[in-house]
Amino acid sequence: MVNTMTLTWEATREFAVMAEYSTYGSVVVLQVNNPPVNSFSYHVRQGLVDGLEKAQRDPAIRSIVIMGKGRTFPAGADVREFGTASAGMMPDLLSVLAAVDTSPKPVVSAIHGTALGGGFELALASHYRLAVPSARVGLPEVHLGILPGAGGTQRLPRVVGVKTAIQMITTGQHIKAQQALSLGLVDKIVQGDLLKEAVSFARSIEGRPVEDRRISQKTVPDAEKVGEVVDAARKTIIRRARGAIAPMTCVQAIQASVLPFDVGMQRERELMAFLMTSWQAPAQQYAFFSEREVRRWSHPRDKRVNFKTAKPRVIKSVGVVGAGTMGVGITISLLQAGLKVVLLEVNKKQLDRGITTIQKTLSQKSASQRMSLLTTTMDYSALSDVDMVIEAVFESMRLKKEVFKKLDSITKPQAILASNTSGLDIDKIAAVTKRPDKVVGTHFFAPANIMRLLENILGKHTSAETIATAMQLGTTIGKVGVLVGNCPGFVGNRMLGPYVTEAVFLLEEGADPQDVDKAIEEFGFAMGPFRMGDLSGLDIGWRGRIEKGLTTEQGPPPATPPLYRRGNRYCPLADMLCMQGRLGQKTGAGWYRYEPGSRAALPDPVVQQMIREYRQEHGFKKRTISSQEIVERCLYPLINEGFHILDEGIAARSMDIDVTYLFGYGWPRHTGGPMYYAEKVVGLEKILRSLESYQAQYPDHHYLQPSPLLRDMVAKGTSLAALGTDSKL
Ligand SMILES: CCCCCCCCCCCCC[C@H](O)CC(=O)SCCNC(=O)CCNC(=O)[C@H](O)C(C)(C)COP(=O)(O)OP(=O)(O)OC[C@H]1O[C@@H](n2cnc3c(N)ncnc32)[C@H](O)[C@@H]1OP(=O)(O)O
Ligand SMILES: NC(=O)c1ccc[n+]([C@@H]2O[C@H](COP(=O)([O-])OP(=O)(O)OC[C@H]3O[C@@H](n4cnc5c(N)ncnc54)[C@H](O)[C@@H]3O)[C@@H](O)[C@H]2O)c1
Repeated sequence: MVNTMTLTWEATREFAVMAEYSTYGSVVVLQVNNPPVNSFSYHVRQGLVDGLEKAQRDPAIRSIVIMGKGRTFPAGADVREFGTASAGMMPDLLSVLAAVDTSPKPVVSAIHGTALGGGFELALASHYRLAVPSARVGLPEVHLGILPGAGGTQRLPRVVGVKTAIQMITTGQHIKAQQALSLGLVDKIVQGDLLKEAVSFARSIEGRPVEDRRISQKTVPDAEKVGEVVDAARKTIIRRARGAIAPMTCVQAIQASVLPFDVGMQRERELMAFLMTSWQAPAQQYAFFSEREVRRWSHPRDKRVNFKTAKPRVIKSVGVVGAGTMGVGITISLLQAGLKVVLLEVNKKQLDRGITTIQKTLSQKSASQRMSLLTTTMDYSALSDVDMVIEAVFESMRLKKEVFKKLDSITKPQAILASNTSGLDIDKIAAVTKRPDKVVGTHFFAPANIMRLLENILGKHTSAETIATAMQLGTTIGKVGVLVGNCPGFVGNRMLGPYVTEAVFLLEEGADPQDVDKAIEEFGFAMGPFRMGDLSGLDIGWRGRIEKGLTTEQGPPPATPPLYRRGNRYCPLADMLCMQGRLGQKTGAGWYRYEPGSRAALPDPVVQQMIREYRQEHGFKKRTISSQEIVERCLYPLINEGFHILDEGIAARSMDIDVTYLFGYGWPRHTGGPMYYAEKVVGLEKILRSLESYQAQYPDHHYLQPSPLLRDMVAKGTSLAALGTDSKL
């Protein structure tokens, strides 16, 4: 029985409060107190070492418990400290953990919340580990471009074996307490009050020798298979990493766990130093903090549009209009978050198909409970009582206006009306309603129940309350919401325009679709532009070009030069595919061909022949184009468009653009996002000079004209951080 009256507080130094020392008879409890996630900043490390030393000195103390105060056990090193003077200040995390491991008095880690990274490494250095049922543990350092550098790569395989350690560390997965128990990573799951349970447990093991509890002194169970296991893992990991160096470096460190502990630790340290000093680690850490920073949104259009002051409306029920690809995905997201949904569709077959997909997708366990939140209808009056509507009908301004007029007359006056348009003018849509302040763009990405990005578009009249509601909805359904302004294509699709256009021009000059895709995939994208086009459906872009009058279903508009539209260079190859009914995967053929039932993109001689004939007809001479040129010509114009977007105040900060691309377009995380990559990896001056050089070669590719903002920044040597509030990073 724990006697709470025996608790004593001894703040021996100013910073000791970050690792509070209290005694319960013979047990010392060290509670890390560094909100919000109890990360190991310098004062925590010092507090722990002081506490451990004090506990060793006191003969009345026979065991030690380490735990976290507030919401969690330490969630790792303080990433904001990396690269600063305090990161290097002794004691470092390694010495804290060495003091734990070698403690002659047993040390028990009592875990609640998330024991991650250095936090879990601390637990592994302890002699015993307890966890509450809801706790999770893991080594997610790989997502920050580093490795578990406080012994994680050496201790974890000594418990679970090299194979499982590789799996856990290279994916960074968090595992639940029950699984951790079955893997031998925790000794006991405790119910009830963790502090009391931990103190009782610590008392129960007092006097037992700690030597055989030290993971550092154990050997790796599958040591003899290490070569085989690493070889088998290598291929998958390299393919999955797509250019990120951390995953394979983690494997190298884990491989060293079959060596004596000190030798393995030395290897871990060297490899950690390699990663810490690489360009990828800061890029991934920037991505981590940016994902969180975009929650603190504001927009230059109006100072009331600010997360600090704008209050969201409460949304309990949502109408979704259109049960196509997007409407169904959005519905699934909303249901999974426990919101009531009224799904409306005008086509009965489509509605039935949508219901089947929703049923199949919702997890077995909760399907019936989630499905009970769904009402489906073909009658607009069923939307009369919802708090918000998300429209996802075909991408046609005429149709969207018609739908919004109807919604305005049917829904309650305070309901928010959102459009999932990919790039149409939100102000024009809002103008047909009597509530333009309640009209907003909520641009989801396909598949909408999987993709994390929600690009929220602020129209000219959208109120701060409406935008706050859209941002809040994003959080409720687990999305990363980014606030942007209204312009054709918004941020994401607008930047994609020059990228895709330039990719097609590369075909004219000699590349095949697979050459372009390969170069872009080697850069780190999951898919190059042509495979992506086939997946999304080539008709989406084609319909858009038809709507803009750039082409027709029969070919170029009458009296139009074949390779120009409105004075700009134009390549009709994509239109030609669509005219042949090659709309991508869904028709079995697009830029590639697909075997029935397969998604594997196979180079298609028919397309190669079509491109050859096209080159001949228009006098293009085929040349070999390097991967470097492909990457520069596709990505630099995309980045350039990002500078225009910043210049026009469409995005408030460069990080909003980066997060859009990381979460919506598969931009490789280890490069930080397009704007970060431009500034910190390539350098703005080099981007500018390359654009100038390509522009001189292709004067009629108008988007190669460098943005005035980019020119100005290079001339003045200013940084992207100085443009917005990125300075916190
Ligand atoms: C020159 C080279 C020499 C090299 C020599 C080598 C020597 C080695 C010595 C160093 C050893 C260190 C080794 C260690 O292995 C490294 C690490 O531990 S890295 C950190 C690992 N941990 C993580 O990655 C966890 C990251 N956090 C999360 O996943 C989540 O935050 C959470 C803990 C699951 C909580 O999620 P939520 O509840 O959703 O909360 P938020 O995510 O919104 O976070 C709240 C708030 O906290 C901030 N934060 C979270 N984690 C950290 C962190 N580790 N450090 C700093 N700050 C953190 C987060 O940013 C939020 O704040 P906000 O951004 O909103 O202000
Ligand atoms: N598919 C994507 O990858 C993607 C990604 C982001 C945004 N978007 C946007 O989302 C919207 C929907 O795209 P989608 O791919 O889901 O289209 P889709 O063709 O799959 O579905 C559209 C649905 O709307 C229905 N519909 C048409 N008129 C209607 C009306 N008056 N009332 C109710 N329903 C009606 C159609 O029957 C169809 O089922 C478009 O604006 C599109 O630009 C699409």
